[in-house]
Amino acid sequence: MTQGGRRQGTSGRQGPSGRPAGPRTVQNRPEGRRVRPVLDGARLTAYDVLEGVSARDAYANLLLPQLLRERSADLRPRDAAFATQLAYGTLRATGTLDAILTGLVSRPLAELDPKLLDLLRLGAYQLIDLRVPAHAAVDTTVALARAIVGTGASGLVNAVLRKVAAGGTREEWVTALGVEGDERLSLLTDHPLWIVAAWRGALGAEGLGADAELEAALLADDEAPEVHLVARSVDRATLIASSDGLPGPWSPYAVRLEGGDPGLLAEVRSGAAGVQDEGSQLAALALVRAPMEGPDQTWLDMCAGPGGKAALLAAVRPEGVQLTAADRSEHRVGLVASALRDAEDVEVVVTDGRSGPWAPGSFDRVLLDAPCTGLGALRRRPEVRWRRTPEDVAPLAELQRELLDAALVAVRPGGVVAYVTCSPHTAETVDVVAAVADRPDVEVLAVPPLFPGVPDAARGDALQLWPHRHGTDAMFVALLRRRG
Ligand SMILES: C[S@@+](CC[C@H](N)C(=O)[O-])C[C@H]1O[C@@H](n2cnc3c(N)ncnc32)[C@H](O)[C@@H]1O
Repeated sequence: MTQGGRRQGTSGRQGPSGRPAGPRTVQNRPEGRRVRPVLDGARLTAYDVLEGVSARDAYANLLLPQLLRERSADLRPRDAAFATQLAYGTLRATGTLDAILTGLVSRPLAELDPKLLDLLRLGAYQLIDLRVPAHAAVDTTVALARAIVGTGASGLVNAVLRKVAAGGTREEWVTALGVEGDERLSLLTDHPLWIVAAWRGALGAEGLGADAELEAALLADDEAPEVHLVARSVDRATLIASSDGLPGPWSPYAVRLEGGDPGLLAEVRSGAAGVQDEGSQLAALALVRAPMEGPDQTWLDMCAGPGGKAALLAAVRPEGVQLTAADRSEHRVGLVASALRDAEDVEVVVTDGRSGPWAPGSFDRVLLDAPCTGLGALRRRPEVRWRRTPEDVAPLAELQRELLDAALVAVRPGGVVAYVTCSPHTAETVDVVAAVADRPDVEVLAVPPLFPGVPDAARGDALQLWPHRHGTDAMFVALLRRRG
């Protein structure tokens, strides 16, 4: 870890927020003397990400790389790494930081200037989680506050952060807040209480050792995910050699990287390989491996954008299979078309999957990778856990049920539907499948036997992957056969 450095110099270029890129000088004139403290570039960049997320609903995983690219002349690699750690860590810890700050600020946090709140979070994160020495964390945040909010704010920032520093580590702070049970787990692991409850339900975490597993699951969710590649039209051994990666343990197409930029690999640039979580690879392979009798020539990917699973299906399908890839979003269909640019016998369609242009019973296999809360991929987007609310679940679950009904119409009698989500939430997974499981024309197939080498992945007949068990996103996969 680096703590960023004070560096001289500004580049006059503007970032997306209109802010000059890189470290910035500010004017401060005690006793008429002109003093020009230099703002810390890493911390300023982290602040700009926080501000983008809170003021403009930006996605940190898109905004941060953009800022780092723009400021690359001013930020050394270790500053960029520190900016990343600060931005992601602060966003992830928002709930805990706010619980601590609430007791230290006289007004409700919602009434503070949002810029000031972001700065307090940034400073508090450094003190509580990174254990940056108080003088460094407080002084740099005060300098940022003076430049961004104004001199009046710097006194408040100084006073509040000194109290944060005096409170000790996160563990000490959480103990001082006097919370117990899931609330304590929520503050220790950076998950909203409702997600802790959802995880407990999805893990079936009630028995002996259950709390330990729940905590492990939540903590794994706070780690940066490894990069996984998928070898689509290149031999996996060749990809392993050229990427210096390791074979993924579960998918025969997966390569796991310990570091490096996958975008620099020739195989990724050409589309012969791609970046794809190994769990997503298994979800597509479940459809391919599902036992089926009769013709096997027409496949549908009903919610295909941006095309990761469609590209794998296209690469591994038996010769002669026609793949239709649909999505409601025109923009995302464009991405699917690009992902399938070299594939033959594919059709790409903009349509709502609930009212697609295909006749009933048109397809032998249907992949329904349903729109969902994305709670199983929280490692990738640090702010999403605080942006999502429990109220998001019910409307998505309703859409998922409607899409599953439509998928069971689109598939022919004897054909198979794979129902997939990147959320383990029971309402989006088990409950959606249960709503059709008793229909006389539906048979639920067991997925785990299709992946005999993948341990601890059975959730009833479905497959449930977890970051802490499998090193993948928390993907859920169920298979349904339409009876003849
Ligand atoms: C989880 S993503 C699919 C990811 C994709 N299968 C992949 O592997 O790259 C869900 C997709 O469903 C699409 N979608 C949402 N509602 C839809 C609907 N009613 N009909 C078709 N597509 C829909 C979204 O635009 C989004 O692209």
